[in-house]
Amino acid sequence: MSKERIDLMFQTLKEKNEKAFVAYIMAGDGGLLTLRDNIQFLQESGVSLVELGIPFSDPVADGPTIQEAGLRALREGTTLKKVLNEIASFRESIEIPIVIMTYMNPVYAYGVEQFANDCELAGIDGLIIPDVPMEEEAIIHPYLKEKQIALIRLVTLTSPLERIKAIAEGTEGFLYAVTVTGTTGERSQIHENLGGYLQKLKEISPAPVLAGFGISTHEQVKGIGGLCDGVIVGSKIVDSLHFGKHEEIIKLINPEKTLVQ
Ligand SMILES: O=P(O)(O)OC[C@@H](O)[C@@H](O)c1c[nH]c2ccccc12
Repeated sequence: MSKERIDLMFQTLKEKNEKAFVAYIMAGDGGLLTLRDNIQFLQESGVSLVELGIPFSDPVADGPTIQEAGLRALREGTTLKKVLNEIASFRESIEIPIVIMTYMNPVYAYGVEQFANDCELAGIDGLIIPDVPMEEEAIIHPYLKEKQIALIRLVTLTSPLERIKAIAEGTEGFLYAVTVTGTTGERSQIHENLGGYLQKLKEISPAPVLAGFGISTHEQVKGIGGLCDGVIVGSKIVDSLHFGKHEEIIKLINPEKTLVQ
């Protein structure tokens, strides 16, 4: 399946005239044995794709909530190898695409080729590696391409237009539009020119554009999602799972569902 599973997901959403909702979670937060149930819960709540973070000791782009989740996961003894083995054991029971978000260091330690092989065995559909700029993708892209695993690129508010074009041209699966300057985490205010920025990205990018960073309410999900192809929510999901507030996640995606139940 791989990259194709992501493309199919967007195709299905388009047919239903719906936007994508991507949930980021930290692998191993709460123990790896909770991973399958958490992903199953997210799928049932209407999540279109799961972005699964790999805990790492030096997470430069992560804000406090994700950093703390990473520390909890590391204390549980979570490793990249264990995560991939765990996913392989339940992948068939989950339908939605699973994308891994990791820094490059754990992948180097694993061995790049072995990592690509094991991602394929685990049914991983795409990768986000925030500390590998497009100029350096050759260290991993050929191995992923062979396995049809998408390498999803990020653009930021501060990228110059020419660079945004080059990034968008070569992204696979979707384009991750970072909507704040800074690290991950909840923000009450959204960037003043977000509409213009996302509109520009939509014009430029051949792939769907998803907005992430600082989205934590249903109003933001609707508002920002309406400006592009969907949203990515991390910190709010991570905290809700950690504190057992699953209801909050349902509310974020579909508040009516909470009322009916
Ligand atoms: O937590 P937020 O603000 O909702 O943002 C999503 C983000 O957490 C997730 O996509 C992510 C976690 N760590 C990252 C590092 C780089 C890029 C993206 C990420």
